[in-house]
Amino acid sequence: MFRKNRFKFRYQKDRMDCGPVCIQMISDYYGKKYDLNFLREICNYGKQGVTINSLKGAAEKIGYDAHVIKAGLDEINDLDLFPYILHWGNDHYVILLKFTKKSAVIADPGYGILSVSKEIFKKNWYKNNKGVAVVLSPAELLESNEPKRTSLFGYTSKYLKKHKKEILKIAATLLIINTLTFLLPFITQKIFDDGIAHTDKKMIYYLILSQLFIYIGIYLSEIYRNWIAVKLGGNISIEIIYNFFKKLIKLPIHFLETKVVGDYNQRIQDSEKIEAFMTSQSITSIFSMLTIIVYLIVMSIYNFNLFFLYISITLVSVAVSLYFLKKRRLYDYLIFKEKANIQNLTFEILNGITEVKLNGLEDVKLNQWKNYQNLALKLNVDLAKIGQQQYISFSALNQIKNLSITLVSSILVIDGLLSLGELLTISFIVGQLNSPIDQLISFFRDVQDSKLSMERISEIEDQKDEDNEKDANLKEVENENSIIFRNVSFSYNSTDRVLDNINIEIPENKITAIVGASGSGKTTLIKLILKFYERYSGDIFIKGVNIKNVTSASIRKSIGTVMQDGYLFSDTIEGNIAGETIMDNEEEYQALKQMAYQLSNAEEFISRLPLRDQTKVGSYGINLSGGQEQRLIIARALFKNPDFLILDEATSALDTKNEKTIHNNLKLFFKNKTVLIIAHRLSTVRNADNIIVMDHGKVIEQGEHRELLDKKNKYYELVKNQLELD
Ligand SMILES: Nc1ncnc2c1ncn2[C@@H]1O[C@H](COP(=O)(O)OP(=O)(O)OP(=O)(O)O)[C@@H](O)[C@H]1O
Repeated sequence: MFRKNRFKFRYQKDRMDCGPVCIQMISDYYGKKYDLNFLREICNYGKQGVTINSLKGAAEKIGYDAHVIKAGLDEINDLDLFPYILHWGNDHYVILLKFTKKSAVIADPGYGILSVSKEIFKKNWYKNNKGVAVVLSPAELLESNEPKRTSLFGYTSKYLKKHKKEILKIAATLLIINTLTFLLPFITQKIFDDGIAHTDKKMIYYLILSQLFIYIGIYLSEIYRNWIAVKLGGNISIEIIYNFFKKLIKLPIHFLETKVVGDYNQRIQDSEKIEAFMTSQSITSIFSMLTIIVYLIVMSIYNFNLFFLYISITLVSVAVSLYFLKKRRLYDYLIFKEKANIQNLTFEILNGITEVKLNGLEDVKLNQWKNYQNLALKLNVDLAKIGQQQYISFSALNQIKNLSITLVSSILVIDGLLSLGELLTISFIVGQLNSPIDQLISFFRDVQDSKLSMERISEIEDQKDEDNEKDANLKEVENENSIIFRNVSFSYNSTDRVLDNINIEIPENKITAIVGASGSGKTTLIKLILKFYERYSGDIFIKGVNIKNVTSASIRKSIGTVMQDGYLFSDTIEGNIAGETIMDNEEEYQALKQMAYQLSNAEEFISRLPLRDQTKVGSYGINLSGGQEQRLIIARALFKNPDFLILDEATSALDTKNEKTIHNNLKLFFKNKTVLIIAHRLSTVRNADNIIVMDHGKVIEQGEHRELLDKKNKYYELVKNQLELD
């Protein structure tokens, strides 16, 4: 039997992590700790997240008996198989922990543990009066495999260590500031008890003067500390973002494909949070804690009863704050969800504005948007009400604290148990304690936030690079120019085979065309050659070398590739084609560039631009037509003058005339190159030396155009239906 642990909450790290994180939390509960990346992988995690069946399948792979049930609220309560994973809203998973009389307690990986009313629960869970839940019961669970991650402290010290000098300077100034501040109340006490009481004006002058110097000292130290902190923060921030980006850019494509832009933006914000935590919050909080301790000791020495009174009321106000914090959580949660809806809709409307206008959907979309805004407004008003209650109770308690301390200390003065100076010192201390206490409360909240940010960033930092140091470079083992597939099978999601036992040779210095229906696996085949994915069975050889043993960088260097979704950067045409290529011989560079422009038939439109190839293109440049963009992307591949050329629908946006010219041009270029073309147009395919026909991930025919037509098989069918048969 599996021992049930106390339920431990975990936050999701990325937008689509909710499914794997739910399994992770439930596994924690049964005493097994699984690595999130491992869970993502077995859940067939992609940009779209995880389907309910993938979630069930993943749980079964770990060793759960998993069942998907469709039930109502009372039914699952009666079944009593808590915790359940629930399909929540349209695209989210949460864990249902229990029902209380009026509410349901859920763990939402995007938010935290919260208690929601049964009405809200139904609204989010039900679709047609029932909801979908996954029940997991442990049968024979795999061993834990979660690697030990760096702690927030370890991570912080890794960066801070490099800046010991600055940290010491900040700590020293804080120590000076604290000591000086600490002296102030004693001087005040002296002014009253010694100066005024003994009518010693000289003493008062000295004491006031020393107070003035202390204030000057405090301000100067603060200016110095801020200056160092800003510099240190800037440096650390750059280091974190640079390390993150350097790592990110070297990660395998299959890892990057599982994330969306938002996930990366989130991590850039994370680095700012960590930087703030390292450079200001953590150090200041240590000193806040010191200040609180020292002042409390002083207060207890002056008068223990006053100290006790202060501590008691402070504890009550902290408890009140926590109560309101809990009350606000639910509203924060609902507003957070509503805001996400508004953001998504706004983005969708702006992105699809042309479609909205073309289909007359302006009012529909506007109303949808207004409804979301109204819902958010209503929730915000409720939240503001709670905020007001919180503010009133907190201020009231604060006043009660001040008044009671003043009352008790005045009585103590009257009774002769406290001097007037001591009374003033205590009032000063009470005033001084407010901000360190606030700081400490927010520090504990920030630790939680920074921990999550740190985990998200170190998740990327802990990934393995795409290329291994032991991998060789392709050039070093060059001997021939063919590409061979031997028994290659591949699947994106470990269930459906996208490539099924492929055995082909793409002969050297010839043109090979791949044809097949949409989705038959043509692009995937190319992606395997380019080392996008490594989890395939079988072997692929380029230049006689198994690509598993060579770096992906060297493979991509010897292959000029034009993919379906080629991209132009915001740069000049030349910058897009040649990048920062450095060549010893300027003439050779110019010749290569001209060759690329001419063969791709881009010369024709570049020469008409006033700035020629210095014209800026891309999202911030001039608008190019789809065909012009495609020609530049082809030019970029040709500029590399590679041994291999791979063109995936590279001329699909071109008119037939342009396509024909490019093909004629390329024939020259193709002579000593191994070329692989994916195309739908017969005009592109028919002249190939070798045609490979794919269907549902299999190679079903191979040969020359005439030969395959005579066979009257799949190629013939394709030609008849898709390519224009002439
Ligand atoms: N990144 C991915 N993750 C999961 N599945 C994918 C991914 N890319 C492609 N697929 C799936 O793999 C199958 C083959 O896709 P592929 O792009 O290789 O086909 P194709 O023959 O090139 O199609 P087309 O002619 O339409 O470009 C399709 O069913 C597709 O849905």
